[in-house]
Amino acid sequence: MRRRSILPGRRQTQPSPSDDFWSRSAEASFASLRSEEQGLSAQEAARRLRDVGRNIAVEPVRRRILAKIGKRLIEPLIAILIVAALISGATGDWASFGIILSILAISIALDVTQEHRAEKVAEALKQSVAVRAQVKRGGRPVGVPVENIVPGDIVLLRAGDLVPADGILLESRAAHANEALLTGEPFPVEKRPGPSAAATPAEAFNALFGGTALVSGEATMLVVATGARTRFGGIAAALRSEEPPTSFERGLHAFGVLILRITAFLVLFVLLANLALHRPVLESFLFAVALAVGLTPELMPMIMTVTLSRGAVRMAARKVVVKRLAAIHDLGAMDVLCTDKTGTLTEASIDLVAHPGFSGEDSERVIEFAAVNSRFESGVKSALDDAILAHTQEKPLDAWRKIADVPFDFERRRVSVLVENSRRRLLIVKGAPEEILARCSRVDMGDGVPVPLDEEKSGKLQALLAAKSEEGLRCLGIAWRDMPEDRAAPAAKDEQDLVFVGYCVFVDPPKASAAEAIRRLERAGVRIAIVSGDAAPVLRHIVETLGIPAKGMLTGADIAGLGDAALAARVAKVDLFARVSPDQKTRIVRALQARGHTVGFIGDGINDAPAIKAADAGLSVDGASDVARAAADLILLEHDLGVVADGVAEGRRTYANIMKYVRMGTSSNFGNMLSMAFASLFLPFLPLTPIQVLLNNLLYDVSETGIPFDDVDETATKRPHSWNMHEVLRFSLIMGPLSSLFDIATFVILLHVFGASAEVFRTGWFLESMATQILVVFLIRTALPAWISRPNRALVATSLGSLGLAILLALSPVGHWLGFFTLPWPILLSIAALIGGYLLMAEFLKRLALAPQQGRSHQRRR
Ligand SMILES: Nc1ncnc2c1ncn2[C@@H]1O[C@H](COP(=O)(O)OP(=O)(O)OP(=O)(O)O)[C@@H](O)[C@H]1O
Ligand SMILES: [Mg+2]
Repeated sequence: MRRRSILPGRRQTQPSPSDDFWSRSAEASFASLRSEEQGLSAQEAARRLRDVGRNIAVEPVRRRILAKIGKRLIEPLIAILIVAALISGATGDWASFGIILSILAISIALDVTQEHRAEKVAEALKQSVAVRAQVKRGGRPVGVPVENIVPGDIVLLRAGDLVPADGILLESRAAHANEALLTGEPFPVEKRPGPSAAATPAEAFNALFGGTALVSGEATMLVVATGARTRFGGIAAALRSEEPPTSFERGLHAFGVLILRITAFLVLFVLLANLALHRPVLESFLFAVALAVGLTPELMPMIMTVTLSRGAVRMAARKVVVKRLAAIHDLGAMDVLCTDKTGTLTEASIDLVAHPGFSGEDSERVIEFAAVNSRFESGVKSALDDAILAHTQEKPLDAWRKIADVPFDFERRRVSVLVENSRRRLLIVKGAPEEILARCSRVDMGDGVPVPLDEEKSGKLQALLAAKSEEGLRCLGIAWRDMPEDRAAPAAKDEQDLVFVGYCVFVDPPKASAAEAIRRLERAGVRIAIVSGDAAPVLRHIVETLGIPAKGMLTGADIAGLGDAALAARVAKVDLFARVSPDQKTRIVRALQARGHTVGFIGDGINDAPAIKAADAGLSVDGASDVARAAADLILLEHDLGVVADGVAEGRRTYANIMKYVRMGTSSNFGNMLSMAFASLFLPFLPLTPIQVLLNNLLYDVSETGIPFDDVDETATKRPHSWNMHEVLRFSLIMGPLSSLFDIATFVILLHVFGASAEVFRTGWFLESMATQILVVFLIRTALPAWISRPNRALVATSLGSLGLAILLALSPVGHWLGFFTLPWPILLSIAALIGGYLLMAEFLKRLALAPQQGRSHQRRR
């Protein structure tokens, strides 16, 4: 269970979160909230929204931009640099101070605007799949975004909806809520109106809390508190996109920390050494700090956001909307995808094809009882109910009156209605056929007179069921029992000693496109597991029809008998899971994760939500229940596995682009800064002035802004990726020294061949350093020969643009301001030769550095 602290600072028009609002009567609540049965008027709702704020606990992106700039300014390195520059200004060098400040301003602006833009794009996409709620405004139900709900609103909720705020129940039709978020209790609790004397929210049967979910029945709720004033951070808590960091994020972070440590050590060493050599104190200090700025991977968070949001835009174009940016990695890294059946593998156009009674012939009694059940059950009507109702006339149903029902839930897998006609009061039960049969002791042969269900009759009914299921037809069992005239409130325990009447048989044609999509996913290294609440034979039939090579089969009953460790051992060899409950779906996901897999789960029902949440990449579809969509990290705009396959490719592309940054950072950039640090020890002067170091860093950063747009080789997206520190280290240990080697060569040539002065040396070094670190991107962006894999135009533009600017700044008259000097031709040509030599070597060595490692690292992430 997650809790969040309550944010302070909202105007006090709402009760404090500790208020026991459920102890008041509905009238008292209406009065104190100045609302009425008709709901608020649209104007009043708008006014309250302005007063109270949005029904969400987090601030919109817009407000965060200043905070971001502030945060950058107080970063220790930047702060030290500014102070150091100020001191150097105070000692007379105000020009340096101005230039340093400008460079910092430009780089912070670049960073913040890029990140901000990226976040805005990502947020807009997320908004497009935001949850909406039915609210009564001016007496009429209207759909509004949940964040516009205000205290005093009346919200209409159905099974599958997320409770958008805290409130009291005005009406309930067998409403049951899942309050696991609040109580940790996984089973639905009943909700009914009426003041309650409960001491804690968990016991308040008449209250609904934001962030929980209605799992069956219907309810009308008067909103008492919204946004940060709700008990549990409300909707924000349920929709919260933060998740524990993925293995990739943690790996990247660990890598960043490693670089930071090296940097700290290096910078300290350089500073002390320079001081020991009696160099000017202030300049040495500035140089050391500028080096640190150049070395630290401070841009990594921004790069992640920008690349991921770029990925999110591309995915949206391919009908996948990303709610949690980091899930893009998870999708690319996913190596097992668990999928439900209806709608994903089938067309979800369910049709009733038969309604056999005991004889096997269609029976009017069966369809009538089934229809009475479907019509009067208070939960959301499932597609099965729709199919039944589509086959019935209204007339016979009019003879029945509903008294009560025991709504459907996925643990029981059945639903009962208590009804009566002019002659008798019946409990009519409909549900998974095995479960219904198991609860029957008698059978109705068609005349309404029950006879004992002996072994022979039971065997005949089982055989009928098996025959239908093996044809891939879904079945529901229908049964009934007489109830005493005075029984008005049936319960699940009444569902026994039933009279079996017959089956409803449905067809749901397999989706032709699913087979191809599954093959595509399997070619991409993603294993498919089918996890369904439906029966085993139906599942087996569908995989046979689609030609999916699925092995093994575990049913809910099997799983119930397995401990977590045993289940983890079994999931490796099984692709089909039938008749599983929502809780078992989650256990399957966890078992796969325990085996080291990165698991995706796609589903659309309330029963899929916990597993979607537990999966690394939780997928749902537009049009699924709110609860499923809220639990998901990614929403498919089209219910199709082909869309998932596209998403996987995009996820891997995004990962590949982020890895380009990592490689860039570890090859020339890091290498150059390193060589520079050591060079400073052997030179009679600093290899670059602090300003030049900062300028170098800024231009390098600009050159990299094209990477998120870059194209990725097909070979790089073939297999699921996973962060592998060894690969990164190997790359760094090959490419870093190579870059240093050429730096040293530059150093020696400039100093000993040309006997360069400080200014000439710095100009030459600056050019070599800029060109090598920028141009190498064209080599390391691909594992193929650089001339075969074409870079994207955006990357060409940013890279060549910043290199051009570097050359211009160094060699034009402006350069004098920055401490550069015009270079004679022989030096220019030698530098060009060095750059060429470096690139040539890098192209050859990258093959060694990038050689794929065997197998995937099977390390768990949590
Ligand atoms: N409206 C209903 N009335 C009675 N029983 C139902 C109803 N809906 C579902 N069931 C029973 O519950 C079982 C599980 O439901 P369902 O098949 O929707 O599960 P699921 O896991 O979502 O399956 P899928 O993988 O096909 O999406 C069904 O096979 C059926 O036996
Ligand atoms: Mg389903």
